[in-house]
Amino acid sequence: MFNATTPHPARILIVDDEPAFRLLAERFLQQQGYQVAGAANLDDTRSKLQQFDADLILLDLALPPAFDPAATLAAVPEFSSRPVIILTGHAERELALQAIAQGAWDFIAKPIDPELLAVVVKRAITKHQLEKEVRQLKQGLQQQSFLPKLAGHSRHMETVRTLVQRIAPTEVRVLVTGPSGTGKEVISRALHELSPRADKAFVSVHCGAIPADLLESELFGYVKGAFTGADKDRQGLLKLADGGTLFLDEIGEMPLPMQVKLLRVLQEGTFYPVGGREQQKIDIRLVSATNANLPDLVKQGKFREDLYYRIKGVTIETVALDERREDIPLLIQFFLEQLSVQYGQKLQLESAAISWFLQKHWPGNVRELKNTLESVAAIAQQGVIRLADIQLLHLEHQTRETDPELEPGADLSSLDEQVKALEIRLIQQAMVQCHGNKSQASRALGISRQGLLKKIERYGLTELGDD
Ligand SMILES: Nc1ncnc2c1ncn2[C@@H]1O[C@H](COP(=O)(O)OP(=O)(O)OP(=O)(O)O)[C@@H](O)[C@H]1O
Repeated sequence: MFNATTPHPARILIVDDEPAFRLLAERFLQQQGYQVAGAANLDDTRSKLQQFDADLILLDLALPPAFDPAATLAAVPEFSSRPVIILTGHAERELALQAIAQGAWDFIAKPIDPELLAVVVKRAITKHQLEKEVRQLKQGLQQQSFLPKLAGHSRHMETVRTLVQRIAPTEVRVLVTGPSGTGKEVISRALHELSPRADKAFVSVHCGAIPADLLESELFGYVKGAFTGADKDRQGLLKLADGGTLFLDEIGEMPLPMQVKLLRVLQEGTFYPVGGREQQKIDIRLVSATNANLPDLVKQGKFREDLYYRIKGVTIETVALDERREDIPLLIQFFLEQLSVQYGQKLQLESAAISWFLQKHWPGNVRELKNTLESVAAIAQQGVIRLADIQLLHLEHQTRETDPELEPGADLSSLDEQVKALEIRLIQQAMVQCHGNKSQASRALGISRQGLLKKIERYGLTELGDD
């Protein structure tokens, strides 16, 4: 039987010890357009399935040598990656129902009504094929939906995307290196999202942000009484990542004693919670990132060489944005689209503002570009970001005559702080003018009410306003 979802006739395996029944059923199903094979017992079924990848199995419960329906029943889950239809004698109705509980698709009582058989088989095969198609489409969609989150069309970004696509489905450990703000975490998430572990956790640990003496209990968890304050057992981040991906960000900052313990986990796949005696087993895929030069740290004795080789697996290197400036227009477009969704209004850059973005150097890389765009978008009016908006942010805080930050190559590292201070002041002014009415203030500022609430929260201005 051909249909839209299969390039070949669907395959059916008939498992029954009676050659005459097999022959009759085989002929009938062949007439219906199926490709059919037969097997006389369970062992025969297993070996047939090696060459004949059936889309459906018709399975009699009483099979030699034991003719024990319970034994056949126990084998149902083994075959149920495709629909299994139980062929049952009258006395085996209970067992057939149990088979369905075990994953069989349906049952048909013998003697078999050919018309009923044709209907049941067709329904089962169609559903199976649709499920298969949905799975494939989902996988394809995941690839399509995650990779665009890595914006950029430079050769460098193309290489990164290709590597991510190739490595993601494997279990290989990955080390992502490169300057701060170049997308190491985005790449690591893409590796997880495109892997078979995507429906499990992605646990991100910033090794430098957790104090050394807490890192062990954070990672491994602890048992009640392990130390003062440990009043109950607590799972660590490793356990949370079980079955999924553990992302160790800034791994170069991991203290040496912790490095030894991590090495053991990677070698043995087991660990002990702090204060615990019971060994825990875990299955994690490790992705690490660093902006440090790990081989240098190894030479300085600050990073263990054996651990370095364990985590290295495949290395993906990111480069500074200034070395792939052709990505800037696409990144601007990408972030503008995100901001337009956030503000519920289409945002645009006037051409002078675009030139400013294109000419500026970005020592803080993609993160700095994104933050700068977010800041100027916040003060733009009528959905257009103008050079004047960018200058406004500057002039407010510039005491110098000329504005060096508007020149290419100038250092803009303090722009964020300046933008923040200006935003706070503008919000405060608007709130005073609008007598604390947030809806009016958001209109006066030209942003959505939701956008204003987020800013008020982010800047800790919650004492402002009353509605
Ligand atoms: N290619 C990219 N496409 C879209 N967004 C990106 C890209 N690269 C970076 N970003 C964005 O820039 C910001 C910084 O990225 P990310 O946190 O991944 O950088 P990082 O290299 O891990 O930085 P750090 O070393 O400081 O942790 C994030 O908001 C991220 O979404």
